[in-house]
Amino acid sequence: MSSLEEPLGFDKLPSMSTIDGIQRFSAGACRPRGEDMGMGTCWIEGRSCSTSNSCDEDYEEYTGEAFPWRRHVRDVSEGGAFNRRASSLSKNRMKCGHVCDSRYLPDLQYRSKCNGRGVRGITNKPFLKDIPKFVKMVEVGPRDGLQNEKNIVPTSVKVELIRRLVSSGLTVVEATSFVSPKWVPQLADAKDVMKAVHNMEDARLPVLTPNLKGFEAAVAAGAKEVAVFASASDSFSKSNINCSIEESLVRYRAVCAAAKELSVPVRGYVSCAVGCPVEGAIPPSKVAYVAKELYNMGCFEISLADTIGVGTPGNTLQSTLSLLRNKVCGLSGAKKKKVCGLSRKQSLLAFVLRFCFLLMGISTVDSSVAGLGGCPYAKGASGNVATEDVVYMLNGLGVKTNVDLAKLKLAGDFISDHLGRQSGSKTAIALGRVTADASKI
Ligand SMILES: CC(C)(COP(=O)([O-])OP(=O)([O-])OC[C@H]1O[C@@H](n2cnc3c(N)ncnc32)[C@H](O)[C@@H]1OP(=O)([O-])[O-])[C@@H](O)C(=O)NCCC(=O)NCCSC(=O)C[C@@](C)(O)CC(=O)[O-]
Repeated sequence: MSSLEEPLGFDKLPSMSTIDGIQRFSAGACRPRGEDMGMGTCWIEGRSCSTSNSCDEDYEEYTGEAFPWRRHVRDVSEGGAFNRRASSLSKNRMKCGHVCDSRYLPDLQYRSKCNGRGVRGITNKPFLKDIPKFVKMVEVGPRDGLQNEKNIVPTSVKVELIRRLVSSGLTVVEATSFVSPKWVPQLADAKDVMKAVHNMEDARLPVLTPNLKGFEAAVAAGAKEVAVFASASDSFSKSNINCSIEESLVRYRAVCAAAKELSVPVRGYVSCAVGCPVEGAIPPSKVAYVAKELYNMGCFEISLADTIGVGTPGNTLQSTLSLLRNKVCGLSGAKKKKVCGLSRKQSLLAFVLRFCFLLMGISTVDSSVAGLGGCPYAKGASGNVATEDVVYMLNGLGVKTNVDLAKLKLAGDFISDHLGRQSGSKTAIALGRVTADASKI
């Protein structure tokens, strides 16, 4: 049995109560209108929720949200038990007091004045009362979803996909990558894609940048947010970006420094956060090390990527808890790629994982429309959890995403039709067979 196959029971996990100094992270990029927009001092004022499945929250009721460059911990006095516990442990408590733009709400445990329309009251049950009331979805379809496609997708199709995803209510849509076209030919049109979408309102459109060259090209093309992607496995780092983990961190420090100069927020990925196709199981301490480095260099949010889809609730929680134990404050987990396509078992496991994250209060989820995806440099990375499936699950729990499932499904159908294959979303397939209004199921 390989190290990846060894079962890890919950008994082996450290209990939350034994973890000292948990600081609930507040990784969002809320900036104030009219204030200094330099890194570290700015907040964004919000807008009211206006998507078609809009809720009636009064955004003025949201409690604080930290800006990446100033690690304030929001005042969570109105939050659930987890928040209260975290709040008592946190060092830099500060009330935000600003109205936050929902596009910048990554991990929001907020006091909502939802009228409960469409919410089944499920989250009031004792077991579930601490799960977030709102989850920020990070859509990676146009980038991660398409990067592995062999046939070049026309720029106009990519742009239309992004437009449809944004109009479904998704407020963070990873648009493309400014990487070497020799390494990822599918995204060689990054500049053209960005030029077409960079002024799209209502959404943040981050792009991947592996080095300063990519960062400069991204900014020149109009990108307002970027992401750097390190790995917890040296082998994967070498095959993906042709350098060791340490070398990649040097590059990313340079990217973060340049981004700071221009007030461009940087998101950080940790690939192989559970396992690597070459190295097998990755020690959680290594994941925490890389995450902390990314956080310390200025990444406002850390996404733990289970690149090849070997996460179980046990090993994934162990990695996550290791971050908390190591006081990595920015943590946005929950990306789960499936190892072997779309089998029901894998789908179920992905949901269990997401559910565990929710229970920990983690409320940013990466996913890919129609389940598109795969990394050209990770053998076995054969797809992502479909955004439609995650939204459907969250709807069922009464957790808001502000995403219109029907419009999202149409976006998934659009790209699946173009690629000439069935959607990888079980929900989309099932909803395609019912005649009822999908958003009301
Ligand atoms: C990092 C490099 C560039 C190093 O690639 P390299 O070959 O080591 O780079 P180099 O510095 O030796 O330069 C070689 C050539 O690339 C050019 N170059 C150098 N940088 C750039 C750039 N930014 N944009 C465009 N061109 C670039 C550079 O100018 C030069 O051009 P030449 O002189 O030969 O004509 C390469 O390995 C690369 O592009 N890798 C990207 C691989 C990739 O995109 N993988 C998929 C995304 S990661 C992922 O999916 C995982 C994630 C994020 O989803 C999380 C998860 O699920 O795990």
